[in-house]
Amino acid sequence: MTRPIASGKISTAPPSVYYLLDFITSAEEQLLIDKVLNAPKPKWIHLKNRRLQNWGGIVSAQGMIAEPLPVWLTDLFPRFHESGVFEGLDATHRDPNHCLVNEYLAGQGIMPHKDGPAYLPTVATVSLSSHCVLEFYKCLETGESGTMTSTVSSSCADDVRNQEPEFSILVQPRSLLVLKEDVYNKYMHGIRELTVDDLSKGNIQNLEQCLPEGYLNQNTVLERSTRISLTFRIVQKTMSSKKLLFQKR
Ligand SMILES: O=C(O)CCC(=O)C(=O)O
Ligand SMILES: [Fe+2]
Repeated sequence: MTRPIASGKISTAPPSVYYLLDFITSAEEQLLIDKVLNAPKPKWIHLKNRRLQNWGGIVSAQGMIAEPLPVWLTDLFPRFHESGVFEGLDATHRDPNHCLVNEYLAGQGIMPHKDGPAYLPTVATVSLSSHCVLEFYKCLETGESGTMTSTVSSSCADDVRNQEPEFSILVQPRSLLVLKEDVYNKYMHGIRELTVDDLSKGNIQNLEQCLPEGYLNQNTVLERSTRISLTFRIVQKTMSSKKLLFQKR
């Protein structure tokens, strides 16, 4: 069944946020978790409040030395095509060329940040194992303000850290969250370091989309467990390793 991302629009959130429930099956989820957890040990980068894996290459200001994504990740591409996730961005890029895997233990999160100009302004995140609440803050920065993932622009992050988010999205396991255009460019997003989420807080906009059976409501408090997220993006500037060798000479 084709589900265009437009069917995942959230009526009370900015128009460039899309949320699709059950984008993958439980069996697919388990396979992806196994692949992430069985990746070679050196693939993990340990940060203070999460660990991550880069697939497709390491993104830097000079560009990314592109490596092909593994099949267990590209297997999701037909589904991205069906839903039109990366459509209309740039004729030369039809598919994502980078996937960042983040693993958060309960109580871990990510500081408010923008993903920045290294990527085309569409980010698609598949979530595994646990839910989280992604919070959005309008950022007053002007100009070319984006920062790259995990190198948070501290002035802006400091500004927003103590503010209430403008809106939040409950992100459930097996869902797809897509951020485009204005939400990509003008808002920061982050995940608070909490072990439980009280759904009455934080101005969550997609509870109706999450809860077709209505078993969760605003009084619900959800306990977090370990969450793995797969964040797919298109890095604009790429280089082959041959070109890099040539530059170094
Ligand atoms: O884990 C997530 O859903 C968000 C990750 C994120 O914002 C990032 O890696 O840039
Ligand atoms: Fe991000």
